[in-house]
Amino acid sequence: MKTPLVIFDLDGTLVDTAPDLIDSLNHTIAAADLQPVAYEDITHLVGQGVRMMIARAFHLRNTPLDDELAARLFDRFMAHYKANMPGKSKVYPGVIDCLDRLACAGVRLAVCTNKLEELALPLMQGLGLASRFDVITGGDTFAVRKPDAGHILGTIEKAGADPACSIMIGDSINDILAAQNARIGSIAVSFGYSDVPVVDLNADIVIDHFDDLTVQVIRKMI
Ligand SMILES: O=C(O)COP(=O)(O)O
Ligand SMILES: [Mg+2]
Repeated sequence: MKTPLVIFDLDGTLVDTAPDLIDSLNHTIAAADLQPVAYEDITHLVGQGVRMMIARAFHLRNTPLDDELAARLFDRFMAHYKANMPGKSKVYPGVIDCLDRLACAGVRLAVCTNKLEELALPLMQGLGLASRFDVITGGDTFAVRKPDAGHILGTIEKAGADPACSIMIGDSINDILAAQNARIGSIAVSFGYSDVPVVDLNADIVIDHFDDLTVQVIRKMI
């Protein structure tokens, strides 16, 4: 059997990025005179990258958004978010111990996020996480992104791993669907930004804390 590969989602799974995403989004949409969104709105907004988050905020405020404005607001978001990283974003409790534990047991680690590479990489570097992963792929690394199987399968291929020995762990329907589409095992975390109750994601298992992600759990799943 090849070495197991555990593939982590980023926003809402490894890192609680919501406060910074909301701050940058509100800075962005203020330029179009939209009312700020609230922290509770994050589950409806995040998941498909920056462009979609801005579009969803306009939808939430029943305001049309043309391509030219969308492009300008994208640049505005990127500049604000990049200038403030890692900001208030925090690694979730138990993540570092979990990564140490898995790495010590020879499990390989990857990140598969819909966040753009140019945001995901500096964020992870800023939090001291980047060097812990063999592979980090973003929403623009391949022609497709989660929930398309190609994003996960591309991540596995880059890591030189085997889908049969790989598991995806994430907080949203994108992650679990992508895992199912790629026919690999899935774990849902209950503390992220899911739009629906986490049990409804139909992951193989649900965890409430990274302390529950043990080597035994991984080995049992593959
Ligand atoms: O930034 C997003 O929209 C989603 O990011 P994630 O895939 O790491 O949850
Ligand atoms: Mg997520």
